[in-house]
Amino acid sequence: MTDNIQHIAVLGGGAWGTALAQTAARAGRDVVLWEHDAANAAQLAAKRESAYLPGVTLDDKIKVTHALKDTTQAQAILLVIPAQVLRSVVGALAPLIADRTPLVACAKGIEHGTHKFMTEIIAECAPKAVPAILSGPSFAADVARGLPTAVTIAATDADIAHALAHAMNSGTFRPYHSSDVRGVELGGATKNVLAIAAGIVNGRGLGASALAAMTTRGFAELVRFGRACGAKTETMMGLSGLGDLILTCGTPQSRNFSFGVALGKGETAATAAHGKLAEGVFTAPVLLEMARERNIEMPISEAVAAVIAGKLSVDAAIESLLTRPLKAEE
Ligand SMILES: NC(=O)C1=CN([C@@H]2O[C@H](COP(=O)(O)OP(=O)(O)OC[C@H]3O[C@@H](n4cnc5c(N)ncnc54)[C@H](OP(=O)(O)O)[C@@H]3O)[C@@H](O)[C@H]2O)C=CC1
Ligand SMILES: O=C(CO)COP(=O)(O)O
Repeated sequence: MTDNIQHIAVLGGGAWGTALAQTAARAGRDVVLWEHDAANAAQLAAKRESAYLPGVTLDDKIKVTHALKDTTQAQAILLVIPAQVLRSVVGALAPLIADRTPLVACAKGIEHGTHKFMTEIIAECAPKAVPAILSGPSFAADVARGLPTAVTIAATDADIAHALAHAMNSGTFRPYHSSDVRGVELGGATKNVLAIAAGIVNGRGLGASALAAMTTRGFAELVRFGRACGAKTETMMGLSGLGDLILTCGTPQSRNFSFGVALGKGETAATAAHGKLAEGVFTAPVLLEMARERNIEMPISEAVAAVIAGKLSVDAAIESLLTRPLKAEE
């Protein structure tokens, strides 16, 4: 079934869902795009434009729907909704899909309370499906406009990862394939927290040298955490780890970076997202809990979580990082 994936469903009519639907259509696939909110689905169908991605007109071939049952015949289903709602959507989808349907998580996060990664939630809620993950340095606006982008698609079954990469390849959108599922999903989730830290450095006006130090030491945290969770080092050095970290630690186009900039300029966590989804805000406390459970030092992520929780001011967080005991670089 997965040798030739022609029919793709995308769940989520936000910025990334719209961009991935456009990409799949550009790759020549039959695409159905599901949006859970009835009014937003109706507006998406009528205007052919997502409120989250203004200026991008949906390809005529994309069918927009509000009915989950319209998506269940697809040969692969992309889950492009916030990490914290993935469980509810997969739970509703599970009884409706054929066995062995690839369910591809495109969210970057870790679930609160359970500490589960996206593919673990899929495996739990849809045990007959094949969990997969798509992640890497890719802003929705760039991808939707057909600017060159490379991502990684991972599934435990290498043939399925390969088939998914082939199905989504549109010339300008180049998916690499991998079987290191944990490495790919962990990189995407963790970098969001580090992008907030980078934004704080920028917003506080600490300079380019400090930004480079923060990004590099952030990467060291990502690798430490990844190794403890079974991720391969080469995956973390790849698109979904280092690649995405470089992208989102360097530009206000990233919502996580922008959130950090606003914190650095003195806004509180309650307003700094400016109504946009910054997944790192949700991931930071979970990451901290998981690091503590595993006895891993993640001082930057810890500082971000403390600032978001209102337990530490930005200046106190920076001071706490600078005054840590000197140690060997590792
Ligand atoms: N934007 C980007 O450049 C990239 C984003 N990602 C990741 O993709 C994920 C989605 O991000 P993005 O599309 O940008 O976010 P947006 O905020 O643009 O869109 C989120 C979408 O999820 C929908 N949604 C919200 N709650 C629910 C729910 N309970 N059930 C079903 N659908 C729901 C929203 O619907 P509505 O608003 O109508 O309620 C909306 O369609 C995130 O994890 C993000 O990290 C990954 C790579 C790039
Ligand atoms: O993950 C992304 C790009 O790879 C999008 O980043 P933001 O969610 O920070 O906008």
